[in-house]
Amino acid sequence: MNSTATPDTVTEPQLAIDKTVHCKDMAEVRKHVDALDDILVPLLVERGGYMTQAARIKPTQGHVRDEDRIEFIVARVRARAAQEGGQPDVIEAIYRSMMEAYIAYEHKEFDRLRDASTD
Ligand SMILES: C=C(O[C@@H]1C=C(C(=O)O)C=C[C@H]1O)C(=O)O
Repeated sequence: MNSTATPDTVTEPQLAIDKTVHCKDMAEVRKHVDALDDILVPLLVERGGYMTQAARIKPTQGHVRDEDRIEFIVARVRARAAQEGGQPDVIEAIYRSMMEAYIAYEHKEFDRLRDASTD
């Protein structure tokens, strides 16, 4: 520590561009984006599985959308994005849109699970 109580080594977050491999053309950029999507999609599918579980556990359709939980997630992922050297506003937009899609899916899953149980 120095006299102003600032840590001697302040670790700045790595910038998004510093996480990438330098590309010479768009084909290379797209190859890397496709490779990342191959990681992201299975994770999003797995996340969707928890929406099915939420649909099973929640007592009514009125419980599917939970505004407090949405705002908690947004605050959490914004902080995480900043920590990673990313853009909190971009991550927030992605998350809000993703959660809307999952809420619609959860509504459908809620009905599907209950319809099936009356067969
Ligand atoms: C899964 C839930 O249901 C909804 C879906 C959310 C999500 O995609 O993370 C968040 C809040 C809810 O409106 C939940 O309540 O946690």
